[in-house]
Amino acid sequence: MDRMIGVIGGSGLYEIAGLEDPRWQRVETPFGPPSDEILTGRLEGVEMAFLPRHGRGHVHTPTSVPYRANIFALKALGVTDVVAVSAVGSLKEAYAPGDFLIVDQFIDRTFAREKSFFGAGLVGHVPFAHPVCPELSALCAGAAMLGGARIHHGGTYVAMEGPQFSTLAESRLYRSWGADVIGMTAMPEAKLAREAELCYACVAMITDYDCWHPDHDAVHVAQVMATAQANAGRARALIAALPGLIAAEAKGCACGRALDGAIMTAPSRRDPGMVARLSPILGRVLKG
Ligand SMILES: CSC[C@H]1O[C@H](OP(=O)(O)O)[C@H](O)[C@@H]1O
Ligand SMILES: Nc1ncnc2[nH]cnc12
Repeated sequence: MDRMIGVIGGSGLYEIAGLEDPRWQRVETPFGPPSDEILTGRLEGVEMAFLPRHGRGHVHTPTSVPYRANIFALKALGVTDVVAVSAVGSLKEAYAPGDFLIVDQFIDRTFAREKSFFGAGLVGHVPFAHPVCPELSALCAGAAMLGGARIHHGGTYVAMEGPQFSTLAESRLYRSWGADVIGMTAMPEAKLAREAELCYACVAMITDYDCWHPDHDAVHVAQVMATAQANAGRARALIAALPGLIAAEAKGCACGRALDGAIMTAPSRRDPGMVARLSPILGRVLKG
């Protein structure tokens, strides 16, 4: 199966260069437009799609990002593998600003977002114990190393609603839970990617020590953006290294079968409108 890499760029990463046949494409979805047009093209013979999560010029808050439209649009374009790049605060001394962390778990503290493609009329439950694709995450770690980043393998990302940063009490609470990094956007993105049977990996670019660290000032946007911009070159190098690594890999993960047995609603009771709307992403299991 041919793979297509979709990169979701976070704060500080609003475009990528070097694609062959680059084209910003407008994509419509049943959930409205994605955060922005999507840049498509090829890199070393591998089809690529790039979507700036907050839109070019950073117009979406973490709450207003149209997560369902974004994942729907990437799937509709043929994306098989989503690499999400996110700026995060560190909750551990050892994870310093400038480091990259390949996330493997999440704690979802968001509360004001649509988190599922399912709903009344079409109910489904996908497995999410292991929320990222282990193979794509390993490829990202390899690509990050080639890109010259200092990386950490595996860690828990707390997703907060924002847009305000955490209080000191919250930051301490998340540390007491053993969480590693904090951000505002990986949820519900990773949940929706799983429902759409996409491989998903989260590359967290550490930009600050949030507000718990006694020797560092509390996080501020200027600090996040300065570190994100200083790291953008490494993020771009990671993206550039992905096609070469992915082309050599056969897929062995279960992400593409996440919907097997997941749909609860009897065929006769399914809302035909929802079935029609969702068939571009759920079609594999809705047929027949
Ligand atoms: C610019 S500071 C807070 C902002 O940065 C992160 O965005 P992203 O995950 O898209 O890189 C964080 O989640 C907040 O949205
Ligand atoms: N400290 C922090 N908290 C939440 N989101 C962030 N993104 C970057 N740094 C962050």
